[in-house]
Amino acid sequence: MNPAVCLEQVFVGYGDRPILHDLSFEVATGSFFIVIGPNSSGKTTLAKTLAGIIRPLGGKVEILGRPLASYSRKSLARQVAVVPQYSPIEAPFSVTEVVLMGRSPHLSLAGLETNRDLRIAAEAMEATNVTHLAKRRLNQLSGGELQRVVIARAICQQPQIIILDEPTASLDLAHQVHIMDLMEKLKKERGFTIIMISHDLNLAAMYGDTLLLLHKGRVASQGCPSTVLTYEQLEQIYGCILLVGENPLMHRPQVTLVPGRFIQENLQGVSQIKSRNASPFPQKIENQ
Ligand SMILES: Nc1ncnc2c1ncn2[C@@H]1O[C@H](COP(=O)(O)OP(=O)(O)OP(=O)(O)O)[C@@H](O)[C@H]1O
Repeated sequence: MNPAVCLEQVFVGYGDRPILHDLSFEVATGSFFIVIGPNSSGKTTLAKTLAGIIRPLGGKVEILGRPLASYSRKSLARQVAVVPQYSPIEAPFSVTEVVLMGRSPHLSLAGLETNRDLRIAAEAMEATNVTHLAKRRLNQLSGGELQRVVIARAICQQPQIIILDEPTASLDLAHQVHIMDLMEKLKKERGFTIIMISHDLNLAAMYGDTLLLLHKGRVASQGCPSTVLTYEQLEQIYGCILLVGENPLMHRPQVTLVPGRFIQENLQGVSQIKSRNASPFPQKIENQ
């Protein structure tokens, strides 16, 4: 089976300023692939490249075994749906109208929605818990509601690949786990490939099959959560002290921030953290 996404020696920039350097990696079809990395490391630039919004300066990008450049805008939209980091809220459309826009790559030239399109939109709204907002205008929604509507539109598009740029950033805890579970379900039941950008290393650890750690526009590490989320690697790249233990619910890493106050007041505590971190993963961290 072709990988969902394949990059070979890809360079991307704005104007002549390169941002992504020599990226080569594959995203397995049907996997949950999560891109992490500090601010400005190039995560959104990568998402825009995969979505066909930015053209690479060099290298090869393939989507489902075909060069990205060979797709028309409409044919790419049948395969790839994008949930951007920021969505315009001034649009005068209702929630239902916005979700139905997800059907546009599938409509005939006449552009008329069928009962099937309406049913798919209703299911997507149900799945993202926005049915009760159906008649509201976008500018009458909270940040979290808007985010769920944009996710509903992506699901309504029925793509092979969904790219989400920090989809949980404005969601409360219940909606975070709901959206992550929904993506996992779409992966398992419909074979979707999920590519997600996230700053939440613990969500990435719990849901990601593969993580890609970007640093200054280059791949710093790639692999399963326990390969990528080591304290040595994370401290070096993020530039702060971290406690990396084991999630008590599952055999995956759990990253805890260490407040500056703790470091200042308790230098011995820092060396304790270091010795705990240095233990081979996975090892249970005992409460004090
Ligand atoms: N349209 C643009 N024109 C010029 N430079 C840009 C543009 N968009 C982003 N950049 C620059 O590209 C670099 C990478 O930005 P990008 O948004 O891809 O990073 P990111 O990893 O998604 O960051 P964050 O975690 O802060 O959202 C940054 O230095 C940013 O200033």
